[in-house]
Formats: sequence, structure tokens, C-alpha cells
Amino acid sequence: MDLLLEKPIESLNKELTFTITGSKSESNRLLILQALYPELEIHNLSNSDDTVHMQEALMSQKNHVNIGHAGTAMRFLTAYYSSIEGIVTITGSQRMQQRPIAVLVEALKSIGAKIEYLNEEGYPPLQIEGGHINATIVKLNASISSQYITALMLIAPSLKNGLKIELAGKLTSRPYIEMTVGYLRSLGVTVNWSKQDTAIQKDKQILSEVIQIKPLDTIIHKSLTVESDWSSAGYWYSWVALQEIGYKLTLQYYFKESVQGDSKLQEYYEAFGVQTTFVNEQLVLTKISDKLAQRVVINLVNEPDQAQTIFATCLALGINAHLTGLHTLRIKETDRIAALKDVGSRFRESVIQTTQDTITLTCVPLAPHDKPVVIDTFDDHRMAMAFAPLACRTSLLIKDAGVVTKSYPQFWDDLKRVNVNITEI
Ligand SMILES: O=C(O)C1=C[C@@H](OP(=O)(O)O)[C@@H](O)[C@H](O)C1
Ligand SMILES: C=C(OP(=O)(O)O)C(=O)O
Repeated sequence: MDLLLEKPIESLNKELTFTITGSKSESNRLLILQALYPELEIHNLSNSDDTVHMQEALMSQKNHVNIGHAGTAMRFLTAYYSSIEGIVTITGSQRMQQRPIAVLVEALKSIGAKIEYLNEEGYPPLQIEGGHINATIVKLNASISSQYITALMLIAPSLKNGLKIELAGKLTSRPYIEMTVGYLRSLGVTVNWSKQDTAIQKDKQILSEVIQIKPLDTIIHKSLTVESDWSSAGYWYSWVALQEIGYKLTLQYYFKESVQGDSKLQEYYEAFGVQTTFVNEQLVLTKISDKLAQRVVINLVNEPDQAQTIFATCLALGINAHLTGLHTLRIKETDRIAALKDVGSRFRESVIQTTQDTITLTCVPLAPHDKPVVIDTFDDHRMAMAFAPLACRTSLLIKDAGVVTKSYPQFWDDLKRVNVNITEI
């Protein structure tokens, strides 16, 4: 499905409220924890494909599961199936079969797990014979994906003697580990996380941090509520940033004390004139200023999922941007650095330079183009949604727009509510 997005016919000032689905990161952690501790009740689960894939896999009686594009499901289930009895093969989409998993698989094998690569060494699909984990200390590289670490942490309290996880290298996507620690502790798990100031040398690898997780038989909190997804809120921050002063939009249900690292959007979008206020569990976004920075420099090592959104906001507003800390973007749903360079360069206002882990954008404010700008999405939900707000400046043709269901199935319906004219072609 391709969608033509055209500028809102009339500017819309009536205040709208959107209900964004639950965080897929929180949901997928809690589903694994619920599989291990069935008395756990979860409220406001995400309705994203990634969460549906996780639920279906956990409910399935079959010994073959396919988790589509869901990175968290792939990684968390690999650890989960290693920790329980039975033989399962797990696979995913074509892209998932190109997303590396060796760091996690080798870590699991080092503590006794029996896992085989069915195709290419280091990549899904995998065959897992569960129930063989027998060691209590595991060491892995922390700089490639935090999901490998979360996967081990989630099963740790169900192992007879718990697990000591030694992290080598510099931890990436740290808030996602904090989210996992937060949930484990709220269920009553003892987690000791020592963040060493000086990295220590052990077996020729630099050890930076150690996470020790004790076993737990019975959880203390039986009911937990998933907060709405902050990563999805980013597209509305971007939309509001492109509107006139005074424009307001309300998103629900968000908590002032969020466990999601992407809540940092509140700070990032101040530079783009957007103010955030909390009213009960609602997030009110207001465009308050058009005196904007000429250039921003932002390190997104902790919020990698906001890179495309912030890039697109800057492109629309004509703000030069230097985005760093992006090394994980190359192994996500697509190579997001290459995708941003490709699609971003289709806007005549921009010049883009990239390195292995940075993007530098030089641009002037976006003006209407003669023809719709084609946004290829490369199987990546965030390519579609990050560029969509730019429809209030120029027409866009979003290719394969159905990709949004990975995290935010209602996205196009919500975009219609702000009056963007959407035609399926
Ligand atoms: O643990 C999680 O829920 C996630 C961790 C991040 O991945 P990396 O740790 O691979 O950067 C993030 O990009 C992803 O969308 C969700
Ligand atoms: C990177 C993402 O997801 P995952 O790695 O879980 O597929 C994402 O949603 O942006």
C-alpha cells in the first residue's frame, strides 16, 4: 500500500487528543516475565505487530515460531526458549535473518544453552534445545545491542542460582537496561548493578559493568500497567514543531516518571519550540516559540529510535543537525543511516553527510516541491512515520505505508485527524 499525503486543506486549530498504544518495549518485557511468573497481570499492552508476535509465540503449541520484524521478540525469546524445556526453531522476516544475534547466542552457549544456527552463522533462524543452562556467570559485549543483555536479564531470576552478567565494552541504549532493571525490581527481584568508574581488564576484555540478578520464586507485585509508547509520541512532537505558535495536541496515557528513555523527547523538542506539560496522565504538547536554534548537536546513543524523527524535524525546519551515537542504527529494521541519507537527499533543501555512526544535515526550511517526494520505507516503520509530518510542508508519497503496524497500527488514522489528506494509490 502506497499513500499520497497532502498538506492539510485548512489549518486546524481545534485541540485534539490521541490515545497512543502501550510501549512495545515494556509490553514485550512483561510478556516474557508473565510467561515465567503466570500470576503477573498486565494492563494496556501494546497492540503493535511486535507485541502480537510475542504473544502468539508464547501461546503457540508449535515448535516453530516466526516473529516477523520484531527484534525484541527475537532476542528475548531466544533466551526464554533456552531457559525452558523443549525444542523450538525461531525465525523472522528476511531482514531479521540479516540482524546479528551471535553475541547473545554465544553468551547463552557459554552458560550451557544448546543453540544451532540453521542458516548463516551468527544470524537467525535458530534451533534451540532448552533446559540446559547450568552456569551462573555470563560475559558479553554490551556495545552492539542492549536487547541481548535484557534477554539474559529477563530469564535470570527464573534460573536456579540467578545470573551474574559481566558487560564488556561501552553499554549502548542504556535506558532500555534501566527499564529492565526497573521491572525486575518492581516484581521483587534483587538486582545489583555496579557501574565501575574505571573499566577493569579481565581475560583481555575491558569489563565495564556487572549486573547480578538473584533468583526469585514468587513475585510481589501482581499487576503492572504499560505506559503509552514514547517512541511513537516522537512523531507528534515533530508535527507540533512544524505548526504555528499556539498549536496544541494532547497525548494519553503518559507518566511523569517514565521508565522509557525516549521520554527525553521533552528536552530535545524544547530546541524546536515545543513545550511539554503533564495534566494528570496526559501529555500536552504546545508550540510556543519559533525562535529556533540554527544548529543542533545531539548524541542519541541512549535514544536511537528518535534519530529519524529528529532528523526529519530538522530537515523541515531548516535546522542544521549533527547527530551522533548512531552505531546501532545500521543493524535495525534497515540500515537507518543509509536510508536517511538516501531519502533525505530527495528534498532539494538538504545536503547530508554520514559516517559509520553519525549524520550531518545542512539544510534550509522545507518549501513545497513540484511533485510528491517519494519516501521509500525499506521495511522500516520509523522511515514512514518520521517523514509523514513533513506533509504539512510538501506532498509525500509514502511507499509500503503498512509498515507502521510494527509499532503504531493507528498512525495513519491519527494523521487523518490532524487533517492531512491521505489517498491510497
Ligand atoms: O530493549 C528494547 O526494547 C529496545 C532497545 C533498543 O535496541 P538496541 O539496544 O538494539 O539499540 C531499541 O532500539 C529498540 O527499539 C527497543
Ligand atoms: C529498533 C526497533 O525495534 P527492534 O530492534 O525491536 O526490532 C525499533 O522499533 O525502532
